[in-house]
This record gives sequence, C-alpha cells and structure tokens, in this order.
Amino acid sequence: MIQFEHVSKHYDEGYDALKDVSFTLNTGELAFLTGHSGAGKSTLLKLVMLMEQPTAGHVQVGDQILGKLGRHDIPFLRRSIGVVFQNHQLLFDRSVFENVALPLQICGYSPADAARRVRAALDKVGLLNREKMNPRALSSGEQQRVGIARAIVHKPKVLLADEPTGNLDPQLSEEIMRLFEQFNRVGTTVLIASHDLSLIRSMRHRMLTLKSGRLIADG
Ligand SMILES: Nc1ncnc2c1ncn2[C@@H]1O[C@H](COP(=O)(O)OP(=O)(O)OP(=O)(O)O)[C@@H](O)[C@H]1O
Repeated sequence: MIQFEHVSKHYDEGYDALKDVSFTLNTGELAFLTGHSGAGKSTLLKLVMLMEQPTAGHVQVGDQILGKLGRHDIPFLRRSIGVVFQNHQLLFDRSVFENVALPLQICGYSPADAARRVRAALDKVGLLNREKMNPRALSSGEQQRVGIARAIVHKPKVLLADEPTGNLDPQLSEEIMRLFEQFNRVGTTVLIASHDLSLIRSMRHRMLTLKSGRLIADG
C-alpha cells in the first residue's frame, strides 16, 4: 500500500514539484502516473523510495510512515521496493546474471539461494537463456527486461517504474507493460510513471494525473 496525505515537495532551487497531493494505492493495485514533463512524476516516485523527503504531509508505504523511520530502517524499506528506470542502469562490465544478482548480494543472500532466485527472475522475464551474456549484446527491450528482473528478484511488495518504456517501440512497450501486469496479478503493488498516454489508456488501469505538481485526475 502507498498512501500520500497532503504531500508537497519544494526544492531549494525554488520549484514546487508537488502540491498537496493525496491518494491511496491499495496493496495489490496497479496504477499509472502520468502528466507533462516536469509535472512531478519522478519526484513522487523518489518520495516513495525515500530518495527525497516531502516538505509537507505524510507518505506511507505498507505500515511504515516514512517521516518516522530512523536511519537504520531505511535499508529495510528499500528492500520492500523494486525500481525500474528508463535507462535501466545496467552494469556493462558484468553478465546478465551478475546484474540481476546485485540486489541479493547487497542483502546478503547465500550464493546458492541467490542463484536460484536470479534464475527464477530471469525466467519470469523470458531471459533464462541469456544469463551468461553481457547486457550490451542484448536488444534494448531485452535490456529493459533485465532491469525488471533485477527489480523483482528480491520479491518486493511494491514495484515502481519511471518511464520504463521511454526508449522502446510501441510493440516492445506493450510487452513491458504486460510484464508489470503479470507481477501485479501475483499481488505486487505497482506504480508506473509514463507519458505514453495512448498505451496506458489502452490498458484500462487506474490513472493518476499530475499537472504542475497537483493531482488533477484519479480514475
Ligand atoms: N533535484 C531537484 N532540484 C531542483 N528541482 C528539481 C529537482 N528534481 C526535479 N526538480 C524540478 O521539479 C519539477 C518536477 O520534476 P520531476 O522530475 O518530478 O517531473 P517529471 O514529471 O518526472 O518530469 P519528466 O517527465 O520530464 O521526467 C520540475 O520543475 C523539475 O525541474
């Protein structure tokens, strides 16, 4: 569950990136977050990951009110969240397998347990036969799927994506969005920032629309 209660975010440089935003995304729900460039989509996702702090209001993820978390609680929060970025941020000096294994190494999984989970994640995104390859040798759609495998390998309760289809053609974009739907079907709460309106309208999910930092539509 993700809950925003009267959340505002003012950057020191003078921008009000979010203004009095309130909504609840229930456990197991999938929603798209849309709006023009600069509307505040990335800022909203950063508040959920605690990469930024709100200037006013409260953000809650599961039963955690983020403003009340101590420094030591933050790694635990981050482990319950998976994040997919537009430019997937893969490491090109490591194999596909090693890229997906990274979050598990950070969490201290044993190599055998990590290997089992990495293969399960690669299987879910249809890339099991690519594990030894360097991600540079993959197509951009495949690279994005490696990024998704890395985001879900630790079975997060919440999956966030920031313009995950930004560089992809319409067919690959739809395939990526269908993958998110699959994770949602097994109970993951999913929030996807995208300005690909024609694609997200066709998918008929809840749509949160930001305009200049305000939530102007929810439905
Ligand atoms: N670290 C920052 N410091 C100062 N201003 C920022 C910072 N990050 C974002 N902003 C400003 O906050 C506003 C919202 O930006 P944000 O990146 O959240 O929008 P967005 O909807 O994700 O845009 P895009 O679709 O272009 O990525 C913009 O005016 C932006 O310039």
